[in-house]
Amino acid sequence: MASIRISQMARPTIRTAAWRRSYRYTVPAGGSRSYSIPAGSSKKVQIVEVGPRDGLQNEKGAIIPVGTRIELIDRLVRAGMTVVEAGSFVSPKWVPQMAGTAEVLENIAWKRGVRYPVLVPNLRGLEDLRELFVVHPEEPSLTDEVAVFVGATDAFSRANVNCGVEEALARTAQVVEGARGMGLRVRGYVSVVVQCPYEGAVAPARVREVAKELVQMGCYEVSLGETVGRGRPHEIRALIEEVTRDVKVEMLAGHFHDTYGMGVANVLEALACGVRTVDAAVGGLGGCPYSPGATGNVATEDVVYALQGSGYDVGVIDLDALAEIGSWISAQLGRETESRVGRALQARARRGKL
Ligand SMILES: CC(C)(COP(=O)([O-])OP(=O)([O-])OC[C@H]1O[C@@H](n2cnc3c(N)ncnc32)[C@H](O)[C@@H]1OP(=O)([O-])[O-])[C@@H](O)C(=O)NCCC(=O)NCCSC(=O)C[C@@](C)(O)CC(=O)[O-]
Repeated sequence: MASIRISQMARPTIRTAAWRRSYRYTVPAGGSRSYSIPAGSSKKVQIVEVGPRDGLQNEKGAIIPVGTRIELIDRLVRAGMTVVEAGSFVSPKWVPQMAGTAEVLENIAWKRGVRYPVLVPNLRGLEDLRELFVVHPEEPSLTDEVAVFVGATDAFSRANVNCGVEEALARTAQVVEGARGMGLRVRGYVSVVVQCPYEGAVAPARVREVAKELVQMGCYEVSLGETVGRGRPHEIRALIEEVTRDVKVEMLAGHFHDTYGMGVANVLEALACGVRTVDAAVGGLGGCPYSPGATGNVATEDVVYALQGSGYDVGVIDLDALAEIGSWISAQLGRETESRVGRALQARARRGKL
């Protein structure tokens, strides 16, 4: 059995040929591990801000008023976020936190160049979105993108959308077709890609099959949702290696929850595997209503802090503004921000330190 001793002078380990082909770390002999971005690989990283949707949908403490959700989105855009998931067209009986998403889209300070995807689970949700375009024919800018989602296990899928994976895929295919027919781009999520709260460990091959189906339906990207937040970097690598047998790495995104504190490590591992889009939520908002115990998404502040100055390019993002937004929205929920970086920056700001 392989054993790992953690010391300051880590030795290089022998890897398989597959690992060597795809590796992104360099471990200098007798030195410490460092990251490098391989020559020719894109340095641009797209962060998809999911706080206003995935974050707030699971906040049980308070249902955030529509006006505050609009302010949250506008502030995130002013801080430099260029993709902000704005809400979802789901049943308000199932997810009351997302009621009023149409009003959110109608009232955000829409900015050219920013994308505001909305989650749509079924044709009923898509009809609601279509209706909004009919009411606002002059506003093609409401949104140009929807997100669809399918769990990798039957039990999670039933808890989330009231049907098993096969039926969820069939329903989703209808949504994708309808949305593309409306001229919208479609992003797919696969949930519970490492662990399922009901079925336990999830086989990467199962995730690959669902991801492949989403791509075949017409999704331009598939976000791998580590819904439970128990996954570790080596599991993320194994997952990506498996999924990329069928789906190009350029079409994948990483979506990590921070339940076990692995969020940033998993982001770095996904980037090291060649993924260039990651989801995050300001203040570490959220979780998943159908994943008991799962805490929030990896905090946007933590991801931005980890990547700024690293050689990766996350665009122009005002980290102090993000920290403020994370504290502000958390206060609306009656608690402190979950972002470690956010708390540290806010503490420094209070002490007047640069
Ligand atoms: C999918 C349904 C709607 C099916 O729910 P259902 O009960 O099977 O559907 P139904 O067709 O029988 O309809 C039941 C009632 O809901 C209404 N309804 C039906 N659809 C809609 C709609 N779109 N909008 C508004 N209302 C709707 C429908 O009109 C009816 O109303 P009633 O006749 O009882 O008054 C339901 O299960 C649902 O909304 N579930 C919520 C799913 C959800 O939002 N989950 C969280 C998102 S996934 C996630 O967060 C994970 C992810 C993506 O972030 C990544 C990760 O894994 O970390």
